Amino acid sequence: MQITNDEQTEFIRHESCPKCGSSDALAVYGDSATQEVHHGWCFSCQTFQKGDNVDGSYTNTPKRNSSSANLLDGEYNEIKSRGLTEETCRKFNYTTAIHNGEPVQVATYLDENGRPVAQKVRTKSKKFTMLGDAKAATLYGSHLYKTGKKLVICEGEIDAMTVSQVQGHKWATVSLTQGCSSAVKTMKNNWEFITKFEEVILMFDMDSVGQKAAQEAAATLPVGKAKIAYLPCKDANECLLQGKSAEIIQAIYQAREYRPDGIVVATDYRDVISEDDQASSVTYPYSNLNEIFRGLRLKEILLVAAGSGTGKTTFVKEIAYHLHQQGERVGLIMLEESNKRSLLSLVGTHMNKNVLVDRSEVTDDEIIEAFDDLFGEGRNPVYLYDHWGSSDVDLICQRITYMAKVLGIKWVFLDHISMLCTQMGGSSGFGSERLIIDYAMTKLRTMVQELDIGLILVSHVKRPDGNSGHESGGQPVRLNHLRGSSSLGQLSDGVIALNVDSDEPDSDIRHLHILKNRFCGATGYSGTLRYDRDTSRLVEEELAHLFEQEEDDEETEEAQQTGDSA
Ligand SMILES: Nc1ncnc2c1ncn2[C@@H]1O[C@H](COP(=O)(O)OP(=O)(O)OP(=O)(O)O)[C@@H](O)[C@H]1O
Repeated sequence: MQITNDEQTEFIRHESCPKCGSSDALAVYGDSATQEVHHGWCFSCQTFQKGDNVDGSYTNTPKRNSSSANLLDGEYNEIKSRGLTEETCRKFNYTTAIHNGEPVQVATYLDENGRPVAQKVRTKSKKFTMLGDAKAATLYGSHLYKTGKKLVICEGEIDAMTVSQVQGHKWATVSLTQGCSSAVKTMKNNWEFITKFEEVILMFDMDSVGQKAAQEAAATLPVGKAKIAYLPCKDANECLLQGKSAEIIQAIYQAREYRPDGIVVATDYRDVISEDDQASSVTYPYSNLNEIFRGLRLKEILLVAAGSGTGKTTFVKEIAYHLHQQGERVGLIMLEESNKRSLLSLVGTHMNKNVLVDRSEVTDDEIIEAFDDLFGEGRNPVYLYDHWGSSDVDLICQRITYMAKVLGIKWVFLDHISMLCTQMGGSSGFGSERLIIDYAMTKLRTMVQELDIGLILVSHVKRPDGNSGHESGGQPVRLNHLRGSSSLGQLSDGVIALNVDSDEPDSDIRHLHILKNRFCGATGYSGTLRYDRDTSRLVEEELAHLFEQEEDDEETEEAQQTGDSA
């Protein structure tokens, strides 16, 4: 227990301050019997001054507040540096005193019976000491109120006094006893008092620690009673000092009802309800898909499935190229081919030449030129993941997060999920491919939402029973053919299958079938594509006809010109 009433050092008079010029803010401390001055403390400019600095006439009588011999005696003063009036300090029992030879501010805490039991002592350098019986202390300022409509709870005493002062001491305002680190405990200890109020507004500091504590404290209260206030500055006192008293009051009235994580009320959506976030300006390279899906959307997973070697990679690279041409940020995670091959095929797409297969018609310089035209300086960059043959779900998820958060990528292509999960294999601890895929899909699903990206995912299909597989067009791909787990279909927003033409299994024709369409439900046949072996492009059959027509027209024109000139 600390006995702090030092007979030798007590308040003896007020004087004018030689530092700031205040007429009477300098409290002089020393030996009252001999009038020997030890030191002074200016409550205006908040400076400590040595004994030989202070001199003058007695101007004021010290105002003592403590009834307990174990607690500090202090005096009520305006605290200019905090914008707090003497009236506010007096109301809240907030005094200034000398403790261990140092000027301090003292918040006196009362017990349930209104007796002063503890004091929080604050030095100029913001060191805090608790004197007396802290366990018996009730919320700071709670002795002033019994019940009411609103109760504002702040993190600290100065904020509580601030909030009370700016609203003319209208609404009950108190503070936690030991700051936000023990907010939940303090709430529980003062439960009876707190719950007597109709609504409880938690106005904690706006930093992450304060906001987390506000959520936790709110969760201790009966449903519907807690509200959380949001301030434009770090805390209420900073608002006051920045001339934002009105904003503090506004924050009381606009405090939001606390709801546990994930529970929202319809009215929260009023401001965004009219936004049409279904329509996307980012398109597929294929008109039928645009019509049915109305473009590609962020926060969605699009799954592409087809039989082995039937053009899944070619199809998604067409989409990637098309997005890149629209100025969209694209990231490629192509686990089955090297990055050089992925890039060369994009360059080929750009050149309309099958450079992966036939280099006879293009020079190295032309390839470099096309490369620079696509990815050179000032062009929209494309990022790829150099997997070095090793990858697992967690690693890929980390890379996707980096792509989205740091590189600003909006569209991630992952080819293919089966490879990713096979690579995890026995070392994963999951025991089966299905469980690995379930884990991967759940993670990816959460990620696209949180990172606000679109994920274009490739999946293999399982061999159907019987002889004729998907590769020969014997069976169109169905949702239950997705290889590994039903979560592939369940957790995707859209599923597109590329089916081989059953009448002409060896042709380059592929029919698109939408197997799942969370956007509007429309499924089924959605267009025909044809692979052009010369250009390596996968084009819509109608457009393919047009290209053929154009080529025919050009040839006719050329022939005519040759004829004319001859
Ligand atoms: N519609 C098509 N008709 C004929 N060949 C195609 C067609 N689409 C792509 N190809 C060619 O077939 C080969 C395999 O294509 P791709 O890699 O895109 O298939 P995939 O389904 O991704 O293969 P995998 O099952 O091995 O992952 C490539 O050489 C590609 O150029």
